[in-house]
Amino acid sequence: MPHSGSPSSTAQASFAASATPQLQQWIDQQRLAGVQDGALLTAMVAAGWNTDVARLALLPATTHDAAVALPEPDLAGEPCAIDVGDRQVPVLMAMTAPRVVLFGQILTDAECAAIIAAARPRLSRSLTVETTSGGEEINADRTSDGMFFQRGEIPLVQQLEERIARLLNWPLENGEGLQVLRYGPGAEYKPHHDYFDPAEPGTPSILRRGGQRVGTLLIYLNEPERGGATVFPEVPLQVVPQRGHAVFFSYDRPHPATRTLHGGAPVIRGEKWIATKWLRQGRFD
Ligand SMILES: O=C(O)CCC(=O)C(=O)O
Ligand SMILES: [Fe+2]
Repeated sequence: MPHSGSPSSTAQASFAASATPQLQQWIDQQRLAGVQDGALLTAMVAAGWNTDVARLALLPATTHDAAVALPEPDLAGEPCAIDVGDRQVPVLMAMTAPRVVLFGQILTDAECAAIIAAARPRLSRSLTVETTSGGEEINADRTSDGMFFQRGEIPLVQQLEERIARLLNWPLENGEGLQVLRYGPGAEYKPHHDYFDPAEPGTPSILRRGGQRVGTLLIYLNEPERGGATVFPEVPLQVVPQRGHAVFFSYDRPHPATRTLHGGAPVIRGEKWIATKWLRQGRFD
């Protein structure tokens, strides 16, 4: 069994960073010898490979050939906060598989209120990108109201986008327009992935503009009284909304093995407002 370094400690969510060509070769040999994937997975985990890395190594080669660059905060040296130019954003929690990082105030209370005020008059029932055609549709799984700002549409949005670009080391031009959502009591966003499903016929046309989504930053603009957490049911992890805080997650391939399934739990009392920045592989023009 090929083995390099200590995979379980060094494994990032990124397969490219952790699996080796030797591992891939070994898998190919075992398969040729008739060993089933279930047995391969068990053997890799027993040999010390991180389970997620092992699962990803078993995917078809075309899904993980190229090393995918990802948005990622610079946490080298274990900083308590990250300098984003005009403020310091506290780092509150980080995990590697899935890659999830929780940040403290990226926006002040006043900035959150200003974004809500600018978005409120433009809200309408949320649409999701309809992957069968590439158009947009009303989705029963998503009962919030929403709107999009154009990139840089107002100075505060521009400022936020510059902070996000510095925080996540990702070009501002690769970000979609900021989306603002309001959930009233009972409203939710059922668990889903943010990448576009390669199996859907509408996906190629969506990908022509900027490529795949590779990361998401959800910013909480207020606190509901009860409910409304962002949940990652496979981890499992529950992120409680706190005004100005933000949760980041990335996915190096459009595949459930990234374990980035997530949703907005129903709001029980009060309202929940969030701003979402989706990050694409390339320029989103
Ligand atoms: O409301 C939430 O916490 C989740 C929102 C979400 O998943 C999204 O906007 O893609
Ligand atoms: Fe999402």
